[in-house]
Amino acid sequence: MKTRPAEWPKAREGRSLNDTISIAVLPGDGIGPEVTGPALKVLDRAAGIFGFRVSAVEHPAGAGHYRDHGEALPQSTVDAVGRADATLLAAMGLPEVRYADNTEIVPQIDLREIFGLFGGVRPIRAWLPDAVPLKDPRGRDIDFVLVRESTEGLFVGRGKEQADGDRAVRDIMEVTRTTSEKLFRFSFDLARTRRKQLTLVDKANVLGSMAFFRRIFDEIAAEYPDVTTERLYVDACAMAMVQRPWAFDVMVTENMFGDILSDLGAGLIGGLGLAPSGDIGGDVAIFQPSHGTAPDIMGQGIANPAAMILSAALMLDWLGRRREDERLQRAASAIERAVEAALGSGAARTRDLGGKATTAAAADAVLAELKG
Ligand SMILES: NC(=O)c1ccc[n+]([C@@H]2O[C@H](COP(=O)([O-])OP(=O)(O)OC[C@H]3O[C@@H](n4cnc5c(N)ncnc54)[C@H](O)[C@@H]3O)[C@@H](O)[C@H]2O)c1
Ligand SMILES: CC(C)[C@H](C(=O)O)[C@@H](O)C(=O)O
Repeated sequence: MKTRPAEWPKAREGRSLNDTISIAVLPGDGIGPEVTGPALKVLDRAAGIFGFRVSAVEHPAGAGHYRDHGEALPQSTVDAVGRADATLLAAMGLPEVRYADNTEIVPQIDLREIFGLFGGVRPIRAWLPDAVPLKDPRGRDIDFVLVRESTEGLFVGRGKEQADGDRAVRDIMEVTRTTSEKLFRFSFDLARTRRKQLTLVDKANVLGSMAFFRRIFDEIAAEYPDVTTERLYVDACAMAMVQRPWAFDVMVTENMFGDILSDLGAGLIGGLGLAPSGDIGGDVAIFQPSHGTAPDIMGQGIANPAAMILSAALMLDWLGRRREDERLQRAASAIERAVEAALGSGAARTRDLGGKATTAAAADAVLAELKG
């Protein structure tokens, strides 16, 4: 049985092979830049060990850039993301920087929409078993991947709200056949590389868009008779995630449900500091921790860099599969093992995990464990 946090279905088309991977780096706001440095150091070291090179170029975007320059996502950054082999993004947004309608600056959502990054892959795995808050010992075996549709659903109405004067505001929910078919095939393919179980999470008992979502899921399920399927309503799923999280393999859901449930998942394994993610489209993918800019701890040097480092590992794994380059996949596995070992020894336990390690010390501990 595969125990890796995520296995990507093989790309149908890959970019050209060479020894250098070009990545666009978007450090963003708050603790974003604080966890970016460690992740780049680990990437660089892994590249040295496994015989490839990383060319990383930083680009601006985020709430700070909006506050200082009047734009959240410069076109030059969008172009760089489009050109790069992959993008590593830390976190964006600052609660005090807002648009006139009081919403926040969220260029990460713009990027998902611009590049059609429909597959939000959020692996939830007990990297540090002691950090699992459940008393049931099976919590130590938690290892599932939540696939969050990331371009439509309840987020589609962003900026298109219908206001009825000052009495009400209506948001829109949209589920399209094209995106849902891609999303489900992606999720079934992912399940096939793991334990062959896929859970659909929806609200098909109440919302027409969700009933449509389920109908498309059922159609695609017929193409994958070897994958066991389960259908859960989102409320029941929230309970099941606490009662039997070890039983999940891959789950797939709508954008907003995935946003919420992936944080629940992170809570199950010790917090957002241990939760990496990848937003996958056709040819473009952006990897970023599931956490935000953590304004409550920014500037103190105590942020947990593990989620960002593990996101870099997911990026290498994705690139390795696309390019059919085992060096990148081996580097990804080595980074994951190093994070696990550094957490296990206590040397990478930052404050969120009950330890005392600083961001720099945690990163050094991971580097010390990184081996070929
Ligand atoms: N993907 C993203 O860029 C992203 C995700 C979530 C939130 N945000 C933005 O971040 C800002 C803060 O949002 P929030 O407070 O709801 O969520 P958050 O994830 O920033 O923080 C939630 C809690 O988790 C802790 N935490 C998060 N990451 C951590 C890490 N690496 N190490 C240690 N502790 C960590 C924080 O200290 C905080 O207590 C907002 O502007 C929000 O819009 C951005
Ligand atoms: C900050 C916000 C825009 C973002 C999202 O909703 O995607 C975050 O919650 C996440 O989970 O990545």
